[in-house]
Amino acid sequence: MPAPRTVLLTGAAGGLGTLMRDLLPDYGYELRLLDLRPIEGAPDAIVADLGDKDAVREAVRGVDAIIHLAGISLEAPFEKILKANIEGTYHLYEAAREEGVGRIVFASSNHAVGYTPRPQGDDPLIPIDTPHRPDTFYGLSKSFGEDLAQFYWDKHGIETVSVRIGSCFAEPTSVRMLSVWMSPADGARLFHATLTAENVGHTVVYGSSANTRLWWDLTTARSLGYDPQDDSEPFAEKLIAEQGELQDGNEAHAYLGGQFVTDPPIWPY
Ligand SMILES: NC(=O)c1ccc[n+]([C@@H]2O[C@H](COP(=O)([O-])OP(=O)(O)OC[C@H]3O[C@@H](n4cnc5c(N)ncnc54)[C@H](O)[C@@H]3O)[C@@H](O)[C@H]2O)c1
Ligand SMILES: O=C(O)[C@H]1O[C@@H](O)[C@H](O)[C@@H](O)[C@@H]1O
Repeated sequence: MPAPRTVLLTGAAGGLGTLMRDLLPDYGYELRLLDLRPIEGAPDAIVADLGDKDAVREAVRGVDAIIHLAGISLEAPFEKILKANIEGTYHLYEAAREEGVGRIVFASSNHAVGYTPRPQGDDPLIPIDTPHRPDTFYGLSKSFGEDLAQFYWDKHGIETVSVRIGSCFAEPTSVRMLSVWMSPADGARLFHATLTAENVGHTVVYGSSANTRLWWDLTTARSLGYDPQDDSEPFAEKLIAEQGELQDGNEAHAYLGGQFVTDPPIWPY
């Protein structure tokens, strides 16, 4: 596959989309933007709902690859998740099949495996082939998305890298995030690797920086050429002083998914 140049970025108005709109052009990509919401300063951005099959098909026409970030990114009633994340992702893959787009990067989430107990002490890192253990309907939709990606590879030869993103924000803001944080610069490095690696078929990777307190195995991500440069450790002392260490016996501290297991943040609309 020749290196992609034109990339459709869905969910471009969101937090991660905004970070990647800034960082990915430096890797030489020309981004076509799509979101439900208009984007200030980007009059050419496509304003469309993933539920609109025709609009999605038109949006993918002519691009070399897709980074699929759009959807509900928190917990919500099943019916809403079904429309935005499950049907929406299906529409995107169908559009890619119809328009001959050969590579998709799917923003999966740690919440697809959120009920996995966090490693402690000398426990091994969580492997990439750990079973799906979604912690929410949201996480369930990410498990579905990974299976959809596998199906479109096996059935239709569309390649996907599913990235189980930890927490990609400017800085980690919780003790849990010290283990799962991905700096925006490492996020861009990882997306670049997922777009340019050869013969990925359907590959699942974790998405985080090279954190000292890492919970999962980045070997597969590294095998695609990802070379993370950041570590959350410089933030550790302050966050632990403010919030304390993760506690045994506290359910919200027991699993990879953290608070999503006990008291998930709810999608606002
Ligand atoms: N930010 C993270 O740390 C993180 C971690 C794990 C996974 N993810 C995944 O990465 C993606 C981006 O995350 P984010 O933090 O930027 O979320 P976000 O909520 O800030 O952005 C999501 C964007 O998708 C758009 N959207 C929602 N429903 C849509 C629809 N039906 N049609 C078109 N657009 C729609 C929203 O308008 C929003 O701009 C999400 O899929 C999320 O699940 C993010
Ligand atoms: O686990 C996390 O920290 C993150 O997981 C992602 O899936 C969610 O979209 C994001 O809102 C969370 O902050």
